[in-house]
Amino acid sequence: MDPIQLWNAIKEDLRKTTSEFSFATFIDSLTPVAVVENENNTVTLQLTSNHEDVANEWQGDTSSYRESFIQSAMMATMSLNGQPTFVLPSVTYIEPQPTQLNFSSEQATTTSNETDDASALASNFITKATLNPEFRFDTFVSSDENREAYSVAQAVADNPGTQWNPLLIYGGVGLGKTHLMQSIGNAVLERSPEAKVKFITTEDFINDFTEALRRGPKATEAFKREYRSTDLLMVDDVQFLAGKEKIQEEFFNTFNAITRENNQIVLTSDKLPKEIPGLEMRLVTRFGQGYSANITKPDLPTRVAILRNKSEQENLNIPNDVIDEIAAAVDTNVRDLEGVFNQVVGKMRFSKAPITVETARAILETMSFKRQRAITVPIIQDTVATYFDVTVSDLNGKKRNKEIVVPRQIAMYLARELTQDSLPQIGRTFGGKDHTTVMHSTEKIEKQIAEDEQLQRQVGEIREKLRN
Ligand SMILES: Nc1ncnc2c1ncn2[C@@H]1O[C@H](COP(=O)(O)OP(=O)(O)OP(=O)(O)O)[C@@H](O)[C@H]1O
Repeated sequence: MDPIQLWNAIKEDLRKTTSEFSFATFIDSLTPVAVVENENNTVTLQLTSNHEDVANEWQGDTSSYRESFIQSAMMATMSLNGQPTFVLPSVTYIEPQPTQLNFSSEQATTTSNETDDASALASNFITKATLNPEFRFDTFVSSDENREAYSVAQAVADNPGTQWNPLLIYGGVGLGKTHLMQSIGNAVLERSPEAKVKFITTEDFINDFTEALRRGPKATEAFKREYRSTDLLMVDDVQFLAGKEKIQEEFFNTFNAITRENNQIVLTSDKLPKEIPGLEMRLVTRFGQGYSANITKPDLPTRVAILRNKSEQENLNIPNDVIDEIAAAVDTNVRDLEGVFNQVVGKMRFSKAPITVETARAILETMSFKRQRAITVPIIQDTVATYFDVTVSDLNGKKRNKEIVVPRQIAMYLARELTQDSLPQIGRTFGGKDHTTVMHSTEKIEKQIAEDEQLQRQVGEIREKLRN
């Protein structure tokens, strides 16, 4: 039985029976891994999700009632007596939140030593997220897009609390910021197992502090001791501090206490602190006082290298053409790349069939990834020439009449916008023109587009044609 087909049918039923919100949040982001036929005439549908939050939700205590929806839909659509199970996706690494113990102040006052008392209190409610052992420097593929961040992270791991403090790693979602940050933690712990290393998300920090305040002064004191006494504090996604004044104040104090002792702080964020609206200036300056390293989207060769590396590490024999197909289609971020890869591996494992480019394509389509056609200067020239009913030789030639000059300038403008080619490279492709001609044409169209609606529409239509 094809898991994709089965899941699509079930989804159609669930779309009618669940609210739009629940469908979008909990159902639509799931992907089928396999259908296992059991001995007792039941089937198990294995599902997974690349979204960490959704995955955590499905692993949590409240998931069973949602699972029963899927079970009913399996019965209704396919007359299948089935059991959905959730396959842990490889992106879910953070340990579930610790069980909240019932703390009472009477209990705490029975401990004599104040520090022990504070530690005992802290352990009752403070998040103990552990490091993912797979997030190490040797499992991280270093490339142009992350080399600076990789090198400075290694320097911090070698000499924490010295020069680069805090280290801030920033960039878009799923690009490896957490991986790199935790690599520092794992490296420090490997060298000094007794070091007090703490990794948390900003949300953990907020929750812990709010809970400490709710529990009263002793818990608040325990919170401060716990956080401020770390040798290495790693906080993920500090952009979520935005707009939370009281939390920012506590964070500021925690930050100062740790750096004053020459202990190390590592932060990640989706953007530079000065670009985070609602982040107080004193934090903006503190966060920027060490080193800020950017990670950007991986290009095609890096994506291929990441998948090859993963395939090797997991001893999988994924053919190169399959890897190339996935890498070419998934250009959003590494998390998505891994999501498709895991799906392919799941398919290979559960269907016990060798994986081919065709299977990979089918999976990519189900997951809404389409191989992007690379836009090159010749493709742009061809599209522009057809649009204006002129020839590519006209564009590359020397004719100065308006009917040719405008399409030529538009083609140069789009070549600048849609390709990585330099001005001289573009000039060469246009029949050996000088780079200043390309620059002049680009600037001219840029200026005119703002005033001329017809030109704006024409450029828009050509851009559309190129992207489809
Ligand atoms: N260069 C890389 N080499 C190997 N694996 C990578 C690389 N970059 C990212 N990954 C993998 O991609 C996944 C997503 O990375 P990570 O969680 O570190 O992203 P992030 O930037 O912290 O995302 P977010 O902003 O959503 O928290 C992880 O499984 C990570 O191991």
